[in-house]
Amino acid sequence: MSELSTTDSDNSTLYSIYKKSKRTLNTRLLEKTVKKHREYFSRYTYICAQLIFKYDIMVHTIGDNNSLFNQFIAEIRDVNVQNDPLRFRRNLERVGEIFAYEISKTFNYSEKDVQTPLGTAKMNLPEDEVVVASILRAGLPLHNGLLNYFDRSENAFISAYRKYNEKGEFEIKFEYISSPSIDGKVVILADPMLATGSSMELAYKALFTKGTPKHVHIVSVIASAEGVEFVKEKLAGENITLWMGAIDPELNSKSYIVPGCGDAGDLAFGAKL
Ligand SMILES: O=P(O)(O)OC[C@H]1O[C@H](OP(=O)(O)OP(=O)(O)O)[C@H](O)[C@@H]1O
Ligand SMILES: O=c1cc[nH]c(=O)[nH]1
Repeated sequence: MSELSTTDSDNSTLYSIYKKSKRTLNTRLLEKTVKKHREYFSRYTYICAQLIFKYDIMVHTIGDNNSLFNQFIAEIRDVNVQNDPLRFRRNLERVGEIFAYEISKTFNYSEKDVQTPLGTAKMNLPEDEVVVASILRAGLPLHNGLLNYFDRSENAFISAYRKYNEKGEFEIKFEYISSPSIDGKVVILADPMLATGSSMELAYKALFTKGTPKHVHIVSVIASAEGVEFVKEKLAGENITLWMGAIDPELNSKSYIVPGCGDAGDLAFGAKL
């Protein structure tokens, strides 16, 4: 029992590290610091810290707040609108622009002087270097939307797709990654659909062969509750934030999101063999 007891000073030290790490969205710092000072923490406190790493991935669901964003998601879902692939792609792009705007609020800013024809304006401008990364092929219109706003960002592309066998079972095939170094940069990893979460996990791991980012924002337009839990479990302790448009309750027997929107890749670019 004495092993499980914890003192106020243990707790306040852990709490201040936790608060600092949360402020900077730096769960890696939290993990490293607590591991380094492990002997100063009681076993009980250490277990609590591990639980924080596991479950404290922040999830933002943009569609939970009423805005025009929901109109775009509704059109993406709507069978009566989906027969217009140009509108489907454009809606993914528009949604990407809104995600970009929301994510930009988490960046570091510093004051710069901007010369106008009549004087000098002091402006707070973003400092972070950004890499927009997306999973082919359905990720492309979403990627474009993000890039419309993060117009100076570098870009990465990951090829991952479901390969089905005769029984209708599938595995995720990874074929290709094209990426700059992501060291110290803010990575925005986008895919419109987060169904089982397997493609996202694979893409995330592939990206990590290209360096250690400052932070990763995972963006999906429609996710399943199961996919979100899968990613939180598999990427527990990683320095990431999830940005979802909507989180749907179910996956069907083919691992499609229900109600979802159907096959996003096919709706944007046509059926594939
Ligand atoms: O969460 P998961 O279960 O891994 O499923 C999601 C993946 O499925 C879709 O791609 P798909 O394999 O259909 O390829 P496509 O974009 O080329 O059509 C989607 O764009 C995701 O990449
Ligand atoms: O619902 C789903 C699941 C995977 N891929 C899609 O395009 N839609």
